[in-house]
Amino acid sequence: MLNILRQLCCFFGENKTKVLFTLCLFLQLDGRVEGSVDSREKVLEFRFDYCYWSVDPDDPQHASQDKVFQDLGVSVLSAASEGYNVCLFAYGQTGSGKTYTMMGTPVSNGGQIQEILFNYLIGSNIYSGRSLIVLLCSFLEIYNERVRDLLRGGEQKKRTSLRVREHPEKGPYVQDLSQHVVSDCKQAMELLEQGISNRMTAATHNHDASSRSHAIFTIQYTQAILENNLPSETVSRINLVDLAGSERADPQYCKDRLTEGSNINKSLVTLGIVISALAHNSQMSSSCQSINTVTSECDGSSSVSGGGARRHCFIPYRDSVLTWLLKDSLGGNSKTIMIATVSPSAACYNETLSTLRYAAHARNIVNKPRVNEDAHVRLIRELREEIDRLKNMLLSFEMQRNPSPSLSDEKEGSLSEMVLQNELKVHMFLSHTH
Ligand SMILES: Nc1ncnc2c1ncn2[C@@H]1O[C@H](COP(=O)(O)OP(=O)(O)OP(=O)(O)O)[C@@H](O)[C@H]1O
Repeated sequence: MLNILRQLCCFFGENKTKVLFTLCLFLQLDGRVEGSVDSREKVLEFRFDYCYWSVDPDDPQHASQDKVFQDLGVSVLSAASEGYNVCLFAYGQTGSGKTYTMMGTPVSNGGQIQEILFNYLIGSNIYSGRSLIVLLCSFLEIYNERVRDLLRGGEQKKRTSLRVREHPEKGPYVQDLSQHVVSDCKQAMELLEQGISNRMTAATHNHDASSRSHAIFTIQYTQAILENNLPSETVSRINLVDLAGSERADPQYCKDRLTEGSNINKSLVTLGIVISALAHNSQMSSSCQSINTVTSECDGSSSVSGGGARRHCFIPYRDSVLTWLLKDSLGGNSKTIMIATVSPSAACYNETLSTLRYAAHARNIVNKPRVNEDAHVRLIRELREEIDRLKNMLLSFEMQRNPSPSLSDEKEGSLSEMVLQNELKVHMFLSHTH
């Protein structure tokens, strides 16, 4: 088992100016630790939003699960309760602490998934009693590029692989994935434990219970509020992802292990390509905006910068099931946080460097999150607001009657007509939606 050096985290939410705290990590190759490494000293600098040390629990700097939750989990909770989609995913070498961070262990405090669920369910101060909240949970794994439902009962059903499809507005989804209403902590724990026990794990050289699949725990968080008699309903999707660990192939592994390994590597390579392409496009867009003279040429498909023509990259989301399912989380309508886990061992130098480069690329991505409000409910609210506005106008007309009665009568008549029409529209929408 490898010890955990740090869990680094980077945000790629709405824009980079939201960075709260930036820390430089100086990664030094220490030639004394392991014989086979390069003894020349290299200093590499990376910037992240948070940096955690969790090797020694007695160290005053030790970052507990709760500390990580206070920094990251709480921002997931508040973004979802504002109506945004959120994604929190853990990436890193095998054995570096992804599952520990996301799922926790029976002896440690819960991981981020449990903390997030419990905080919704016990309704800390994240939301007030005015709203109705419904949590729908699903839990899937991607094993050998196939999607399996981790919360299905029965042996046969557990092994069935499910199809990924794409909705024109809602984006990619898994057909027939079971969804479970969760209303208390006991229920939430049972679901989580059931899913974890159904997940594929196997012994590898570095880790005797290595996750051989990518796991995605999704909470669909619906919040209905009635404020001043005006309704609003937001539906946000929270994707909590524990990726399978990357590991170099060993010819001594059995065939199944090698197939698993090559599928894991394939999807992680695709993830890397997607992240690089998104980061490139985000940088292109920002340089496009900053160069006013070429704004007209930057029509979303190409731009000119530094004298040579540079184009937006194609994003190969569909090259792996993982990137297809996380399409919105990675480069679209979502506030996304990546946790990169690394090991302190000098033997892991190459993997650590690769993880840090991955995360540094991801940090350049600028997503476009938006509040996911139900379109019908929004229309009803807007019409009601308009009715109130028109009614107030009518009232003020009546109160200060104009010396020219014919004009004021005419205005009053058309205002009353508008109020009536809007009330009719609200009525039609309400009878249509019920
Ligand atoms: N911060 C930590 N403190 C204490 N123990 C930890 C910590 N991080 C990980 N561990 C322990 O290290 C072992 C490996 O961690 P974990 O299973 O989370 O790795 P992983 O990155 O998910 O590996 P894989 O990709 O192979 O599934 C586990 O026994 C876990 O409990």
